[in-house]
Amino acid sequence: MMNKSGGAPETAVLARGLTVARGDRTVLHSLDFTVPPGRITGLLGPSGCGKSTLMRTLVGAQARATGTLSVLGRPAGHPTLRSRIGYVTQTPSVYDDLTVRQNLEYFAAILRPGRRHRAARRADITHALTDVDLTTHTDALAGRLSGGQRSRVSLAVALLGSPELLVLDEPTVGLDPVLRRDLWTLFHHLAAERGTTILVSSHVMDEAERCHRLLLVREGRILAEDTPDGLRERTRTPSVEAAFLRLVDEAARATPDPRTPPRDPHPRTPRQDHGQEATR
Ligand SMILES: Nc1ncnc2c1ncn2[C@@H]1O[C@H](COP(=O)(O)OP(=O)(O)OP(=O)(O)O)[C@@H](O)[C@H]1O
Repeated sequence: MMNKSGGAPETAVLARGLTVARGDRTVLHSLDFTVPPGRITGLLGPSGCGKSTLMRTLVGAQARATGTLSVLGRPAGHPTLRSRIGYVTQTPSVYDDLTVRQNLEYFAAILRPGRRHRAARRADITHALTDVDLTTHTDALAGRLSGGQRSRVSLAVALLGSPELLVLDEPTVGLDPVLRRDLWTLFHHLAAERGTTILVSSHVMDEAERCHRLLLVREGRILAEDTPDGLRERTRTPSVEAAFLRLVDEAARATPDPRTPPRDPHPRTPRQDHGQEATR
C-alpha cells in the first residue's frame, strides 16, 4: 500500500480477515492488524496462541490461509518478497558441520549467486557477522557453538542482503541478559539507522516494553494493537504484563463460557413438552 504522495509505504504489513488453519483446526481467526514500516512491532502472547503460525503465514510458509495479507505491498508468499524478508525461526537454521563463515557463504551465494557478486557477498557477510558480534568465531564449527551463538549465526543469515522486513520468532529465548540487551540494541539500530521493519515474537512480557508497537494475541485472536504506553494508559495498569492480564479477563467476561449451555431462545411451555420434562 502506498501513501498519497506515492512515497514510502504507510504499512509494511496489512492483514484483513486473515484466517489460518493447521491440521483440522483453525489457529488464527479473522485477524485485522497492521505493522508500520521502520518500527519494532512485538508479537506477544502465551505459548500456543499462534505467533509462529502468523509469522509462517507472513513469510509465505503456511498454505491454508484466507483473507488479505499484504507484505511490503505484495501478497504474502509472492516470489519477489523472498530476498526482501529475513526470517529467523525458533530453531536455528544453520549447518552444524560448516563453520560460521561457511554457513554465511552458503546462504549469501543463494541470495546473490555468481562471481560478479563475490565482493558484495564478502562485504555482506562481514557486515552481518559484525552486527551479531561473532567476528571472533568465524572459523568455529556451528555444531560446536553454544545455543546463543548458534541463534546469532541464524540471525546473521537473516541479515544478509539487508532485508526490509525482519521476522524474528522468539530470538532471545535462552540468551543471557547481556546478550538479550545487545540484541535489542541491534534491533533498535536496524530500525532507526536502516529503516528495517521488525516483527519480533516473545512470550516474555518485559520484552514488550522494548517495542514501539505491540500486537497482543490470545487463542488465535488479536487482543490489542497499541503502543506500550497506550496499552498501559488504556487499561490503567503499570506494566504491559498487567495490561495483558486485564485484557484477558475482560475478554473472558465478554465471551460466554463454552461449557455453559446457551439459553434456549424459544423455551417450550410445559404444555408443548407433552410431559417429557422428567426424561430430559
Ligand atoms: N503442524 C501443525 N498441525 C496442527 N496444529 C498445529 C501445528 N503446528 C502448530 N499447531 C497448533 O497451532 C497452534 C498455534 O501454534 P504456534 O506454534 O503458532 O503457537 P505459538 O504462539 O508460536 O507458540 P510458542 O510460543 O509455544 O512457540 C497450537 O495450538 C498448536 O498446537
